[in-house]
Order: sequence, then structure tokens, then C-alpha cells
Amino acid sequence: MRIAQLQTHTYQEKKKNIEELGKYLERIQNEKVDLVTVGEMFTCPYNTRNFPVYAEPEGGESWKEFSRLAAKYQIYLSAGTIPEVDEEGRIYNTAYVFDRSGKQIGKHRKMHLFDINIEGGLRFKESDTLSAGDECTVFDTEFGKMGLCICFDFRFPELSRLMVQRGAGIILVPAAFNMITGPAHWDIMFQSRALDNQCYVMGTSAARESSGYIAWGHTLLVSPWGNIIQEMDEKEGYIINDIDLDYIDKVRRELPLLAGRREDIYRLQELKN
Ligand SMILES: NC(=O)CC(=O)C(=O)O
Repeated sequence: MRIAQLQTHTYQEKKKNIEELGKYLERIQNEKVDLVTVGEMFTCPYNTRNFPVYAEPEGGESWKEFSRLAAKYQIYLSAGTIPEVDEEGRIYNTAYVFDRSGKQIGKHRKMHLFDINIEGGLRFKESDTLSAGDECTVFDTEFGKMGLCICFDFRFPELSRLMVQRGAGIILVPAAFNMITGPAHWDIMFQSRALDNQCYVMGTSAARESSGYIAWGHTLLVSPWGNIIQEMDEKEGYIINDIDLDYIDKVRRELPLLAGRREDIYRLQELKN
């Protein structure tokens, strides 16, 4: 399976971000990529004030364009995240995934909102304008099941384990870490989740300095063994990698961590489907 991760700049104009996505897809079309991923809030500068302004309902203009692009290039498209507004006017940080025909096959609303206050560092409160989703997301593809969560969600290890319990062999994580948490936690978090769950994890970020929010960048792909297959720096661009899906079973067979769990002593209990 061949995957491309796009680390894009986030412009103020929503449309320009989608046009840029189209240009990237055009540029890489001869690479015969199966799956393309983009970062968190890639059409909306990452700022709580912007979320209600940029929000669209499911099926809105941006959604239609993502679906069209997926069908045009016959790819699976994990179209990062965008602000979504529901019928009651609630706003979510939402990730959509489309198949090669442009059909939506996955949707995840960020479950853990990024509310932090690091003394002398960064204060961010997504809950000022966003509501939290409440569903764990796993969807089917021709390459097997994939899990989907958004940035801060990935800090909660139970969620990844739940996705893996539901059969995910790859976890997609549109994200936007920052200059405080990025250097401290980005690599170690992705490597830990991959290692514990013996699956591929793909962290796809915005490029550095994306219209106000200084994103860490460092889009990366980690193997089920926990090693970083490739990691970008902070600049705009993309990486393309081939992954071997049989390797997931090989690692799980040779180092049986998942099979070795003591479910007679402890268990992850799923309270909501
Ligand atoms: N953007 C996020 O949701 C999370 C983040 O930047 C962090 O966990 O650090």
C-alpha cells in the first residue's frame, strides 16, 4: 500500500487551502498512491475564534470538493479536519475520509478537546467554541480496517487500543502540535502508540507558521515495531512511503503483546459503540 502525507501551509482563505490540496494531488498523481492524508484544521487557521466562522455542515462545499478530488484521483483521501456545524449549531473538529469513488467512509469528531494551560507557555481552549464528539472511529477499506482520531485524542491510549481491538491495523491522526508540546511529546507519543498497539500510525501535521498558530510540523509515519519510517521537518511538502500490511501480523505473531494481555485480570471496557 502506498501512502502520501501532505504537510501543507494553512492560508486564511479556506478556498485557497483546498486549491492547494488539488495542486498537490495533481503533482503526485503519477506516483500511484493509494491513500493521501492531510493535517488538522488544514482549511482554517487553528484558532478558536475561527472555528464558527469557517464551519460547514457535513456535505458542505469543502466536503463536496474533497469527495470530488478523491474520485478524480481514485484515492482514499483522509481530508485532515475542518470545523463542522450540526443542525443544532454545535461546532466540532471533524475528520472525513473518502474512498476511491468519493464516498464518505469515515467520520470522526474530536473527542478530547485541546484545553491546556501551560504556565509561561501555551494556553489553548478548544471548548470555548467546540463541542466534543463521542464515538471511536474505525472504518473498512480494501486494505483492511483503519482507525481515525484527531491530535489531542491520540494522547489518550485507551482510544487507540479500542480502535485496535476493533481491528484497525493503521491509525490516521490529523494533528497540529505546537512549539511547546511538539519537541517534548510528538515522536515519543507516536512511537509509543505504534509500539503498544503493534500497528502503523500516521501523524499528519500542518507546516510551521500556519497563519498564526505555530505548528510543530514533523509529519511522520511509524511502523508496528515502533520505529519511525520517515519524518518531515517543519517545512511544507510531502512524503510518500510503501507499507507492508503483512508486517502487522508478523510483529504481532513474533512479539505477542496483544495476544499476551491478561484479560482475566484487566480489560478495556467499551461503554458506547
Ligand atoms: N492540537 C491538539 O489537539 C493537541 C496538541 O497540540 C498537543 O497535544 O500538544
